[in-house]
Amino acid sequence: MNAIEVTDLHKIYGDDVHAVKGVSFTVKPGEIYGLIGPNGSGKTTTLRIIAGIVKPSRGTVKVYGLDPYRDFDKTRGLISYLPEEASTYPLLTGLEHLYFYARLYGGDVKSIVEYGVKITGLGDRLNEETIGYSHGMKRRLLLGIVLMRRPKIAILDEPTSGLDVHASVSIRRMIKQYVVETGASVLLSSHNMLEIEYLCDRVGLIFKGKIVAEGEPRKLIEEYDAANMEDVFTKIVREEG
Ligand SMILES: Nc1ncnc2c1ncn2[C@@H]1O[C@H](COP(=O)(O)OP(=O)(O)OP(=O)(O)O)[C@@H](O)[C@H]1O
Repeated sequence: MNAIEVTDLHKIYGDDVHAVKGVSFTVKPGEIYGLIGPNGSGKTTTLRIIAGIVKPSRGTVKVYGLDPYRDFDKTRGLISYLPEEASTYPLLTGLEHLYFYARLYGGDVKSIVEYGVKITGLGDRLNEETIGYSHGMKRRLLLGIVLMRRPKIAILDEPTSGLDVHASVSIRRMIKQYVVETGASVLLSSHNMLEIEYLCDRVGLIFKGKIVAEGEPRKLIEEYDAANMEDVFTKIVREEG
């Protein structure tokens, strides 16, 4: 069974903002799938619908066979979602964050936190209030919070947005490590084509609410006779106008 199956998905905000116009794709268990596309092309809307927090206007989404919006209570244990704008509580330490969320998740709090400590890789810095964290450290903590409950599907909206090279590399390592250790699926959006090439098994390029190209990064580079994914992106967006 596919981890995620999206078929002819549409989202219209209000009367006339047609943000998603017939998107279809699948994500297999253990796969890292990337959504790329220009600003405002519908990536976040698609991710939010799959996370079950936005109602689609038309079309279907199945997460291990369940509808994430209608069966939210059943799917919320399967999916963790990291919004691009997620933030930390400045006066709580990193470790306090891990405990706070682990208690919300329920289950074996100690082992959830232990995994959180391991996957964030923040070591002793976890004992400091997050007000003193760099943007990269905050992002590692937030990603750790999302992954420590070991979701079968992690949905990550621009996980390295605004991070420097070093911080981006550590976030990518965390994502790869998580998938290798758990066999979970990751669906992410990104504007960083290097990241897409490094991380994603497959990628869908979404443009004006539609997927206009899809495939393995290496194959897309070949198909479009391009130097890299940035070149593929530019060529497709130019073609599509
Ligand atoms: N809650 C909302 N109400 C009305 N319009 C919205 C809402 N959310 C998104 N939109 C509009 O839907 C379109 C798609 O937005 P979305 O955020 O999904 O794109 P995106 O590809 O994630 O963009 P970015 O790369 O800038 O994050 C845009 O025109 C946006 O202004």
